[in-house]
Amino acid sequence: MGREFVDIFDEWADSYEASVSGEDPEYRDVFEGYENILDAVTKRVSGTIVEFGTGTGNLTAKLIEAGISVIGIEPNTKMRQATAMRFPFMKVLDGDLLQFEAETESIDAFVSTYVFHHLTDSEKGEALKKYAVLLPTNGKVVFADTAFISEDAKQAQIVKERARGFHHVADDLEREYYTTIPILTKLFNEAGFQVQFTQMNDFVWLMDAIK
Ligand SMILES: C[S@@+](CC[C@H](N)C(=O)[O-])C[C@H]1O[C@@H](n2cnc3c(N)ncnc32)[C@H](O)[C@@H]1O
Repeated sequence: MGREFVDIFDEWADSYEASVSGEDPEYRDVFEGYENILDAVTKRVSGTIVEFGTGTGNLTAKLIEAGISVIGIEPNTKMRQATAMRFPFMKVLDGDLLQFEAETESIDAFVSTYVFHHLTDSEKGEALKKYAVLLPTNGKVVFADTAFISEDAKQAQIVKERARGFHHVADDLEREYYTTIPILTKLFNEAGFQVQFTQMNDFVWLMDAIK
């Protein structure tokens, strides 16, 4: 469940750093302000945190630098190895947004960047309810990911990407489970979180939720 896009990252692992640094024109707008997005997540959490979808470890690096204790959960073997090689002292475990064993008694926050869209909306709700059970009062979920203010806005973005020949991005938007701010608000609230959204670029929104 929620692992249907994991294999895509076997191919993307080797060129992922080029994508996030803007070398791939198709993904330049998606990763616009990438460092700023990672910093925004980092400054909103403290203590012991679980990071989902560590990828090559770029958010992980910021969190560790900030003195945060990080447990990584990453379902793709190549990505998991990339993070583990970069931070040999850190726990990087096989698991995903829904199925994971963090191997710790207390978790202060769950974080991720560019990951939550791998779950359907129904799975997103299920995951948030699971996090609420594992977090103390005032525990946090801080995610950054592509989302849209409405379904119309999402469809308009797909049309725009096709018009400029960016078919990989358009296919990605159609294939994976990019959702809307009203749906995310409902899912966070139903799981017992108060949530605030901040738009970070044309695609990415910061979701800052507290139990
Ligand atoms: C676009 S990359 C983001 C990597 C990193 N967080 C960043 O911001 O650069 C998405 C990552 O999520 C992982 N992933 C895919 N499906 C997942 C799932 N269901 N649960 C957790 N991680 C998942 C992928 O293997 C990949 O490493």
